[in-house]
Amino acid sequence: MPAPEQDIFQGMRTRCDQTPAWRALQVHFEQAGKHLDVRDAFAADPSRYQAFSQEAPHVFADLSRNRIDASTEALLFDLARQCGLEQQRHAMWTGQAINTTEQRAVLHHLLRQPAGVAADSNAPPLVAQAQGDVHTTLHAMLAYADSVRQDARITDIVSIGIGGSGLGPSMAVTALEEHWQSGQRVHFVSNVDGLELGSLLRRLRPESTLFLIASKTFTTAETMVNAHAARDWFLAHGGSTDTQAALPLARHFVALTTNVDAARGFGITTTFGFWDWVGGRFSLWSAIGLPIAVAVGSKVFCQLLAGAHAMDTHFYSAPLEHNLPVRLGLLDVWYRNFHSFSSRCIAPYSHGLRRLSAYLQQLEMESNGKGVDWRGQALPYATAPAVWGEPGTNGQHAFFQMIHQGQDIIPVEFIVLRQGGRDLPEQHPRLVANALAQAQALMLGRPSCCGHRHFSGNRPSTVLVLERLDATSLGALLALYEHRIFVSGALWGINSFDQWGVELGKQLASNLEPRLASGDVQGLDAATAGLLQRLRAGVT
Ligand SMILES: O=P(O)(O)OC[C@H]1O[C@H](O)[C@H](O)[C@@H](O)[C@@H]1O
Repeated sequence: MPAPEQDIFQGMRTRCDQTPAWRALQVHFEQAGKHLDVRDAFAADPSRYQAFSQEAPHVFADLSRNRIDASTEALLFDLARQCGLEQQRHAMWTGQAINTTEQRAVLHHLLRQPAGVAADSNAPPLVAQAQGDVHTTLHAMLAYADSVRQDARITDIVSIGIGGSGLGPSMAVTALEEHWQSGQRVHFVSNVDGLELGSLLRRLRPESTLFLIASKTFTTAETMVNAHAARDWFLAHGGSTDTQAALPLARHFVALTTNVDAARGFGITTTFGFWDWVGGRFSLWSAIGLPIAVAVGSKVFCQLLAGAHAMDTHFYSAPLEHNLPVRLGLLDVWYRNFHSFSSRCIAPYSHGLRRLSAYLQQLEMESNGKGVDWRGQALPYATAPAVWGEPGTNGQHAFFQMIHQGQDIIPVEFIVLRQGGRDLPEQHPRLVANALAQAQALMLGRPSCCGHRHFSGNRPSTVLVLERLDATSLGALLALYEHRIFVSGALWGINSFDQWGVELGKQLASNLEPRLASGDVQGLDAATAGLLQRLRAGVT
């Protein structure tokens, strides 16, 4: 941790609970905010829909069904300014080491910045260097992706990676299915459960398979176990570590990593690198996105980057009052810290976005699920909500019962496409009607009925509209979420870019694995010892 005198946020960052706006919001909540009924607000203000709509590049948002009014938002903008949101955003943009616990800059927006943009005059030299490196690597990676797509010998691409090295690429490849044209199959393997890789390998042939080992650190246990299992399988089925052999490992294994030496030690000679200023959960735009580029081709991958860049520009330049990531991030703070809503449901009315919730869970909960501020001081308020969801309409037939009539208020985020996909387009209006109906039912309710048929209404939701599910819109949507999370994290005064909370479990797992073989329970707590003895039967 940096010593206080090295605090790079000195004078630029104030924790939300130490601002006058926070106290004003507490008063506003008690006097008005907690009583706000969205139905009454619509009745009182015919222009509410327009006032709480926001256009952003490739994404339109309707915020009007949320429990906010103009005075709530005005106080939230005050809060953002008093917390130093604009200064913190500038610090990120110009490459200051805002990830203070790891002493790293946070520059994933550079991954989608077009070539030729001059670095900010205040930026450290790292930024200009990074801009050049990004484009060199991007060109190499895209050329390689297109060559794989044209290689008729390769039928299957297996990307092995977990967390940020798996969730983003698999979500994006799923979303962009309409762009798969090469006829090749792209598979993702994350889990150390041998069922995932084992069942896949049974269907593959080594001579027609390309393995992409995706790991920022190239040390993550699950990925390394799976990578070694894939390597063993390859070598046992005619592959060789000899680069001159008929089936060389070096041609069938590629690494996507910042740790080139470790990849070389594994026997990999083709590596696409990235940098420590790209956090794992923000890395799908980097070499970690190679499986996306292989699946959809370089042109479509560049559209994904362009969509994200458009949202970056909006986030960085639009006034706070008209800035969609800012308005959403502030709403998140309002709901979490004043209304005490503890979760948010993501409901994409799009089969293509069926992996979005899983991706957003890491993005938001790993970024903002923190209990201390940037100086390591315990926080007296809640941070990230639980983020969860399923595509509509499936969720309606599962958990929407609770969202309509349960005791907890769960804000819902509907994501709706104006144009459907190419398959069975006549079904699209039914999908859209369902999304609109759910948002309408949540707000209006059916208060006149009693008992089991009573719906209280005034249940909040946001509707995000994309023109269609293409790479540009997807890129913009994902960048919107990245920046919105930055906004709430900036106000909460946390480091949204580290993840110390995942370390303890990793350490304990490596201590327990040999004990499963030896049966040694010495020093273990009684519950772990008991379970270890019970579970050993399955592994010995
Ligand atoms: O890319 P890797 O180094 O293999 O890391 C994969 C993942 O594992 C870690 O435990 C972190 O919690 C994630 O943020 C990261 O994305």
